[in-house]
Amino acid sequence: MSKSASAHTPMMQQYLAIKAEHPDILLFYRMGDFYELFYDDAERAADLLDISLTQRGQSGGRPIPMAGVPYHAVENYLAKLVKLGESAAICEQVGDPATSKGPVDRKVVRIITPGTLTDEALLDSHRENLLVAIQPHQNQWALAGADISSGRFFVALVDSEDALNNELERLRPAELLYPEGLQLPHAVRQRQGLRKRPEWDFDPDSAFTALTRQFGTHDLLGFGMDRTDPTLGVAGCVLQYIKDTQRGALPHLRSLQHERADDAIHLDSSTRRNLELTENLQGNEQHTLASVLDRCKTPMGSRLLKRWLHRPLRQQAQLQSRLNKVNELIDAAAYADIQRLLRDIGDIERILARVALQSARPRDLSRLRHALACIPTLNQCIDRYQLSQVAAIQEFPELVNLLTRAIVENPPVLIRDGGVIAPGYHEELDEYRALSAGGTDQLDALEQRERERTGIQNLKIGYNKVHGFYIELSRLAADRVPPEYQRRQTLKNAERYIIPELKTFEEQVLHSQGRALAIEKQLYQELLEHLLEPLASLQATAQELAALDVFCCFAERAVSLNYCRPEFTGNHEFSIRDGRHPVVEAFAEHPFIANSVHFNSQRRLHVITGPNMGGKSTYMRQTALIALLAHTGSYVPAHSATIGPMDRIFTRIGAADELASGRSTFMVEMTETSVILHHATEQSLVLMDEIGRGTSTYDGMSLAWATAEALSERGSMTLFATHYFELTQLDQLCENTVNVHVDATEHGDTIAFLYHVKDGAASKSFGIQVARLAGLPHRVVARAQARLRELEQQQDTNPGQRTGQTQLDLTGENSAVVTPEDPRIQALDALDPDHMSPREALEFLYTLTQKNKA
Ligand SMILES: Nc1ncnc2c1ncn2[C@@H]1O[C@H](COP(=O)(O)OP(=O)(O)OP(=O)(O)O)[C@@H](O)[C@H]1O
Repeated sequence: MSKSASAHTPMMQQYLAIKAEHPDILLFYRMGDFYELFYDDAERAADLLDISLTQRGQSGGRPIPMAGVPYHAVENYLAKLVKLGESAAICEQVGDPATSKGPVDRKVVRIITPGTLTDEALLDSHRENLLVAIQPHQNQWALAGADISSGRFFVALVDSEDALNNELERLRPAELLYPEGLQLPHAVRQRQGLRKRPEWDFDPDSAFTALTRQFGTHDLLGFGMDRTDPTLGVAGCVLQYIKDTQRGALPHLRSLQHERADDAIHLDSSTRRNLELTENLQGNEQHTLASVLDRCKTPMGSRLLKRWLHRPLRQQAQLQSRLNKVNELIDAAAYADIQRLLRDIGDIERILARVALQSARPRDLSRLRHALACIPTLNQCIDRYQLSQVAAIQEFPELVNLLTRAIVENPPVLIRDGGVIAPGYHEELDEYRALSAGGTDQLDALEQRERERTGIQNLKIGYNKVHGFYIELSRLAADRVPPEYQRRQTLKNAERYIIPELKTFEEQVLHSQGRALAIEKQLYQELLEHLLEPLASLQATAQELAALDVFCCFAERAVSLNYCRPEFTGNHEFSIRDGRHPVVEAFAEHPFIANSVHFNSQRRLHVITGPNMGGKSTYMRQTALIALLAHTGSYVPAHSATIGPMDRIFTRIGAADELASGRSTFMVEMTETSVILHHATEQSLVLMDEIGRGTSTYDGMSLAWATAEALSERGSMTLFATHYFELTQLDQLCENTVNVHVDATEHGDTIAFLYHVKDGAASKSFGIQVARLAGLPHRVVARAQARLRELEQQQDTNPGQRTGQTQLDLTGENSAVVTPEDPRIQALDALDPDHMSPREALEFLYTLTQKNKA
């Protein structure tokens, strides 16, 4: 768009001037019943929204690419754009077309960006919508986040790029701001909603001034920040961005929370993904922990629950306090009644944010009224059950009274056409309404009078926008028309007239309607402003209600799903008796087999063996999920659970290639293992599922061995599932290591899984049986079985010679090498190459011989 402005039509000049203020985002320019986009914006919008790209005449000597959407459907298109991480500026006609010379005055009235949404239609009610800013600080990263749809505003400082990624994975920001000169780390660059901001938006001094002004404080010490706090710049940037997009005061952002990493159990991003807390590995919400747990009755409760799941707390006192509440709600059997009442509360957290931004709609106010009106009944309920852990909720009788008097029972969606303010609330409004409504009686009387006067029975009074009120007569009656009737319009069978009295009447009605609407709008605005006063206590009440919702949900789930209250202890132990996997249990077709786990000083590393599909992963995941649930304040799926201090949960489970980052499965696995070995402490829970699979058997086994040994030395609470049977020797060498196995039995040629975890190593691997279940071609299964027998025999008849090759003695000096002459390699020729690569087949056979030998 490098044309000189003067070469354009006046309208395009106006467009280009407005566009210049919003170069990076799509500009929706209102023209009649459409929002139009031009030039590059048109091309992008056509792509993103799947709308047709057309042209609009010429300007500056060139055709103008154009794409548009009807104004009444714009919200749907905006929703689609924000989902794609795009932003848009909405430019409306603000001038009066009747008095404008040249194009009507237009102005950007709203800027919509993914991270600053408040509009109900654009938000997912069950998810937080976060705007986050990041900036490196020495070796660390400063991070600030805000959800303007609730007023949450927080900062954090994290230690490394990995920790930053973990935080971003937890927060899932809808929009991510960063300084324009910054080269973003690779993983961050892959995220949606990235937006560069000028360096000066991160200036700590300006940030300090802006933040103290926002909070109305002298300094920021109350929020745990001094003038040198490294998170000042990011917090300032977030605040500035919100101001730029909202273009108004932000009274609901009234404090800043410093989220300290050590307050929460550390979950890295792969653990968060693997445990499928709120999203499963396929990227949707089915079969997740949240899907089993979330029975909240309000969207704000649901959002809080998910936040707790993603940030399990370490402080046992805080957890006990949450558990006490859940406990009491269960013991008093109070939760069901409270949940019934909570259902009526709705999402007042987001309504209050819209009140703060003065964009609340009439129905927001009627819903707020309804919610507040429910609180006394809720308190009576809390009282009736004599709950001591659950405090009464603040009541707002004056507000309920005011809103009841002010707003009609079922207000329309918008204030635009009036009908929102209740009768009896404002005298003058009532008078004007009576005048315009009284007009109808007057009109009927006039019609009747004229009929009688003229003797024309089909005379009637009508109204249209162009001519206003008129008297309509059939053409047949034309000869009886009185002389003072002035003709206005001729139709096929009728004539329309006006008379001075009708004109006066019209003015009076229109005037009263106009006045009534103006008064209504003003009263509505005053009401919104009035609500700002108690905003802080209303917000606090919304938070209490959200938390109460979560506690009731925990109580209901505990009772319905037979969960138990976890015990916390200061000792280094972690014991679960008869634990279950909350999600597998909820969705399995057969009964779930409960299993126990005990970590104490003698049992730190558990080497888990047993057949594929036998339940190893389930056992490990359930251990992590029970630990995590306990640290949110929930009951847990077990007969009992005792939990000592825990700092981190690590999982190295399964792996997908990260082709985008150029890392193979094996590389991902090793990177994750390396992170674990660097950070795991004796308070960490570590789950390792079959590491070392992606390389040669010997490499893999050696790596698995060394990793297990290191974790045992570290004393981390480790569950280590492996198919390398050699690792079952570890219990002889490391005193805190034990073997456990998942049980299975043979049934002829096939296998029955028992899912019981028992002490000791598995006796058999059942690899061939599982392969048969998986539908491996019959010929290959038979061949594998034969080959297995041969290998076993060879080993039995000539143990000395073969030891060096087939048995890997990881404890001693004999390391094994597989040569091309190895008989097993030749045996592979007989295998079906379509179904197994030679390497896979080799490993398959090798694993079988090892396990069956044992
Ligand atoms: N304790 C249990 N009770 C009932 N069913 C279970 C239990 N544990 C596992 N299962 C069922 O068995 C299936 C396989 O379990 P899981 O994935 O844990 O096996 P695995 O031993 O890790 O297998 P692989 O080694 O092939 O990864 C689960 O999807 C579940 O349906």
